[in-house]
Amino acid sequence: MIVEDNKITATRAILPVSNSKQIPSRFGLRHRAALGITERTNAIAVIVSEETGQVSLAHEEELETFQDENKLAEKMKTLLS
Ligand SMILES: Nc1ncnc2c1ncn2[C@@H]1O[C@H](COP(=O)(O)OP(=O)(O)OP(=O)(O)O)[C@@H](O)[C@H]1O
Repeated sequence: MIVEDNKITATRAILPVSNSKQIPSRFGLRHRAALGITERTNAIAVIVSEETGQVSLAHEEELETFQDENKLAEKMKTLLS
């Protein structure tokens, strides 16, 4: 889902997949697609793993996993401000 200015502008989007060799092999295409869009645009991407339920945040070329939703919200606010 793509959100722009607090509005959902697309769902089921196919994102460009990152070719980065830095991504740990445990992460598959969902995470690579999230990183890919952040490499090409100023978007941040929130990824919820279907397999583990883990929530991660991709921004620029980084992927960070959060256990605490408040910390995730704080980080998103900082990145979007
Ligand atoms: N280019 C893409 N753009 C958007 N979503 C994609 C893309 N490629 C794959 N996906 C999504 O990722 C799913 C496959 O996830 P995969 O298991 O390979 O990734 P993962 O990073 O290991 O995530 P999970 O932890 O949820 O398994 C696809 O069913 C699809 O929903």
